[in-house]
Amino acid sequence: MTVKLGHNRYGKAGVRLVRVVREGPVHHLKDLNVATALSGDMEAVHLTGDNAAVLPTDSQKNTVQAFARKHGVGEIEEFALLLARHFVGAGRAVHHARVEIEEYGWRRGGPHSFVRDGGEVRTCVVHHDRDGRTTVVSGLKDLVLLNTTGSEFHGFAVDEYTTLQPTTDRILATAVTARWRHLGESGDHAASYERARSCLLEAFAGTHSLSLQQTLYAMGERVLTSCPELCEVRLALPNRHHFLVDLSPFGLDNDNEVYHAADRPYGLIEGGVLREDAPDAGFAWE
Ligand SMILES: O=c1[nH]c(=O)c2[nH]c(=O)[nH]c2[nH]1
Repeated sequence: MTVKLGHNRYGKAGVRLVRVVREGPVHHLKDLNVATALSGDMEAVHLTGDNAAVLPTDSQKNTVQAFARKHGVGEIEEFALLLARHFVGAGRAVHHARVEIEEYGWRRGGPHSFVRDGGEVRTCVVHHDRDGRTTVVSGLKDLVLLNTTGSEFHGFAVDEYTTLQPTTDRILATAVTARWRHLGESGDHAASYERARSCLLEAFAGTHSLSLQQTLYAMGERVLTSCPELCEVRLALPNRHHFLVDLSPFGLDNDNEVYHAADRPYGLIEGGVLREDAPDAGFAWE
């Protein structure tokens, strides 16, 4: 029996690219997930291990990042066309390029602050026992926020394993999980939710951050000082790291424009803020 090579393609998937365009204090954001796939004369690599026709998937990823810097990212269809034409034009072995792009929508939350569209979930946990004790905890999760500036991180402890460089300007992004404990059990829960959510957004956008921990505290503090019906806030803030891509090998500078949005590992900053006079939580958080 003889066999032969069937359909094949190869490329880089999950190229998470964030491009920031700065017009003075007003920033614009494009957030993409790009997948490239090339096919063509690829018998040799599969059958003999001859890689001469193979443009590495790493180079494909670099091209996506460099093109974002060089040409900007307008409509995703146009960016995809630009890339696909480049890959097919670049190597004679490549007959076909498939470029798939997902664009994540962000709504403006301030001049340099953005709120990810969709996906946010409102939550609550109520306890009630036969002794008539009741607790109400409301909250939200998957509220994705991002600041394109106004975030620094430096002055941290350094040991023999520390390689992180201090920064005075970085992207700060997180997916907020927040829960807040009510003092009572009744009230206008719709209005309370909207107020607490707005406080989280305003504090995130309005805090010049020296750490995500500081931003966390500011968010909890804002909720408690603006919502007298609440007595305790607990927050979990993953630090969605955005790494500036080094484009110097391609003769391109990168002055805080093109980032790799890493999904793991991520910092996880957790903390609570409570009123000095908060009553005992009992089973509220169980
Ligand atoms: O805001 C931050 N807090 C940290 O504790 C931390 N650790 C780290 O590596 N980066 C950051 N950023």
